Amino acid sequence: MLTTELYEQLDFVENPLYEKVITDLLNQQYSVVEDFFTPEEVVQLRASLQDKYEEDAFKKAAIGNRVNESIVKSVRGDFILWLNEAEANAAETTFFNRINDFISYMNRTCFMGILFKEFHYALYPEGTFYKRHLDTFQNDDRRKLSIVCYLNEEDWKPEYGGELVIYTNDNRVEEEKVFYPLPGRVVIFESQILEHEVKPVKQPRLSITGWLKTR
Ligand SMILES: O=C(O)CCC(=O)C(=O)O
Ligand SMILES: [Fe+2]
Repeated sequence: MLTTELYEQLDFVENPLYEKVITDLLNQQYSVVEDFFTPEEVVQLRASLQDKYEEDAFKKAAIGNRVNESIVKSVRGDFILWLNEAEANAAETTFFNRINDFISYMNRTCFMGILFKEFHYALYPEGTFYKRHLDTFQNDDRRKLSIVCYLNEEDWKPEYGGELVIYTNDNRVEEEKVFYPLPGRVVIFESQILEHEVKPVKQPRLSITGWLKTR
């Protein structure tokens, strides 16, 4: 087959984890991966987030982009800090290496046309949440895939709350898919299609959230 020969010429190596993501995205518009980052990588990224939070670098998250900077506490209560790849520390470099590998795989196999990316740390203090929303409401229709990477401790319990709820639509029947923010878990979904929310948390909730963008 022609495509097989082309892949061989390009030294293409099939990645089972990324293939699962592609299959899931095609079938259900989202994918949940438990081992996108190793436990050691999660520990390093959590430490990096916590260092920067203690340095007070985080800002209250705003709804919308620079055109619309209103802070609406009734919609979301998290604190965020954008990652800068050019100034990445060791943990963040490992993070971006994995993400860049994933992007080039998606572009090669699915012709996704991902050209840009943006990622921020997020910390939800006790009592905060993020109401149901679509990520492309934020004046950014270039967002194609949303990626959420959880950095909590191993022992996150259901009573801590903070579930991600994804609202799917099968033959006009809405369903709620519920995912706890367990360490190493990564949730990837179609930014333009799936509404979702973060339920109120009873413990600080740590993550990196980002978007892969076209054009
Ligand atoms: O942290 C999550 O589970 C989702 C966060 C989210 O929806 C967002 O930042 O847009
Ligand atoms: Fe979102």
